[in-house]
Amino acid sequence: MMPISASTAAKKYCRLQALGGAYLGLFAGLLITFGVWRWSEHNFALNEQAYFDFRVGQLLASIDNRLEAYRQVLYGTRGLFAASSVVARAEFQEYINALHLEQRYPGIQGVGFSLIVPKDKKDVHIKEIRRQGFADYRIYPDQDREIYTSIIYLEPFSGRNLRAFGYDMFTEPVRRRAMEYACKHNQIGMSGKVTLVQETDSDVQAGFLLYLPVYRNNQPHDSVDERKASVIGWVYAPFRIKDFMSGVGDERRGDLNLSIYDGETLSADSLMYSDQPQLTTDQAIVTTRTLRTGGQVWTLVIRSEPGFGNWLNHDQSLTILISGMALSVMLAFLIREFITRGQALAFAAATNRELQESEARFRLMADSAPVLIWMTDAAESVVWLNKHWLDFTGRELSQELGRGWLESVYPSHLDLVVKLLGWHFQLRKPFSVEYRLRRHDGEYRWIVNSGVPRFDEKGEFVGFIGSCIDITSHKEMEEELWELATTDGLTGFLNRRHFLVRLQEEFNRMQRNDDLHSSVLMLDLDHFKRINDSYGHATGDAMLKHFAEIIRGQQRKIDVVGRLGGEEFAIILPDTDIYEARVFAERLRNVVASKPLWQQDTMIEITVSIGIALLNYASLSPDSVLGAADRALYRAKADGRNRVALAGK
Ligand SMILES: Nc1nc2c(ncn2[C@@H]2O[C@H](COP(=O)(O)OP(=O)(O)OP(=O)(O)O)[C@@H](O)[C@H]2O)c(=O)[nH]1
Repeated sequence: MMPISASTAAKKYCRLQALGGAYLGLFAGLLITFGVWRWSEHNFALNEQAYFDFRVGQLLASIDNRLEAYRQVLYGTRGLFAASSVVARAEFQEYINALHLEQRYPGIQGVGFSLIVPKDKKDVHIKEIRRQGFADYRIYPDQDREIYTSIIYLEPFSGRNLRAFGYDMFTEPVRRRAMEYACKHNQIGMSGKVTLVQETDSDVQAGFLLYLPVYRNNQPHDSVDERKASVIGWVYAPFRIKDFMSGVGDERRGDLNLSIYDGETLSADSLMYSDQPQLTTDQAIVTTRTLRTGGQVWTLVIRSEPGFGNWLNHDQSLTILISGMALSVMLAFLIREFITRGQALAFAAATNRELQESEARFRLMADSAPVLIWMTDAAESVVWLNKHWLDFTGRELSQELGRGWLESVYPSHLDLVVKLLGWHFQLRKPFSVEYRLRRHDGEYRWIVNSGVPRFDEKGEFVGFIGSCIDITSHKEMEEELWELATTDGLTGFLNRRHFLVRLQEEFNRMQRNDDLHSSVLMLDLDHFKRINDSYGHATGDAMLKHFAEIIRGQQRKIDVVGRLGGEEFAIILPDTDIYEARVFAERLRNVVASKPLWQQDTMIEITVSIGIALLNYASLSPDSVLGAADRALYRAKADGRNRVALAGK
């Protein structure tokens, strides 16, 4: 148990404990914060990745949808050729115009038709086209070959597209591969990266083309050979890649950075398209996807742009981090406070326990102590008494509390006790008072009551606590000793020494008032020696006792009798003049003479001689008065004994 006055080391230990707890709390809090932050970051990364994947999917679908739309355009255009054996320029133009390419198919450069022109029909063909109003028409590049192809329709037939008029795409391997693929598989063929012939010197872009073969009507084209035999040309659509991508721009939000490579090799040569260069790449999410269509592979490298997924609330992690750290610090403070309070409470509890134990110990001691213990408040009112007190007085606690206990004080002591205690309470100093207190059996016992003031920790007076000890036996012993010291053992009268003390007191009393007077008698048994000699010393003692009894029978209570020695006695008769004293002395003498001592049927007679002197303010000293009485006694003896003589008479 912690001592009430905790040592400095204990306090230091408590402080360290609280501090240790606080740091532990801080560490745990930071650890949890770090864990939650990591979890949040991980979660965010997962969400970000999922969102990225979703956005990439959207982008790919968007590109594919756009391509699909263009594919449908080509299929529709081929349908035009299927409907009529010869499609006139005007017809083609009308059909394409009706598609409203620019509005409905953004990014498409145009839709055209490339006709296969065998070598032997080349000249006829050129003439025919020129006849249609295109005097400069020619098939280029101008080389000699077995088969020519020529773009004879391309709508809108204006601007850049005019440059493609008459171009033999079969001469260019990339385009040719796509055209042959389309024919071979009877489906859309897509070219690799090309530079369109429509390109001018400015804003040169990479391009690609989609082809769909057109077969001669009513000719089978189920097999590759049949298709090769019946193909008359291709409807096709050229695309400038940037324009194409801007066509899918509606769905793009600028959060993804896209690069498109022709084929599966990533190189500057194969790069077809790239968004603006990214500002940062370190934390970007990157994915590489391939898009296969029309026998062609595009490799798409997609990166997240800075700020991608901002709406995912990345701040949440930061918030977790900051609030977690703040909470950890708060937790540390709380723990320190908690421990400190706990220690204070434990300390208080220990103190309280100790106080209770101390109180219990005190009560046990107080109740088992063979003394009467009391306690008052500052208003002199008794608030507590021990068991022994109640056992002693035989009263209930409720009767004794307050000032009830005073009922047991000896009535003639009560006034003094109340005054003395009141005075000591005012002085607030230790005291000790002796008085008599009634015991349960009704006997008043002498007690000594000792009290000490009580002060609280602020030094405020709060009352007294004290104890009473029964000193009756001590008093009795004292009285016995006093009696032994002051009285004659044989007769019970005052001994010579104490008689002289009382004579001195009486003398002093006379000195204070000249109206007062007393008488002093000296008495001596006549021929006492003979009794001793005749009957023995014991009979002599019996005679002395017999004589003492006779005096007791005659004296007043106020009279003071002393045995001065042997058979010699003295009596002070206060406030008695010498004549009144003579009357007393005569009566006493007569009683002595008339009351012999009987010892075993033997009557032993005795007489007494008495000398009387006056004691008043004029007396010189006690000795002089005693001397005068002694001289009067001597005269009585001399005059024949058994008589009374007055001093100076
Ligand atoms: N038994 C007894 N005798 C005592 C005591 N004290 C003194 N005496 C005796 O008392 C006697 C006193 O005798 P005295 O003083 O000579 O005179 P007396 O015989 O009384 O004669 P007078 O006084 O002249 O009448 C002595 O024998 C003492 O021994 C005592 O306490 N007891």
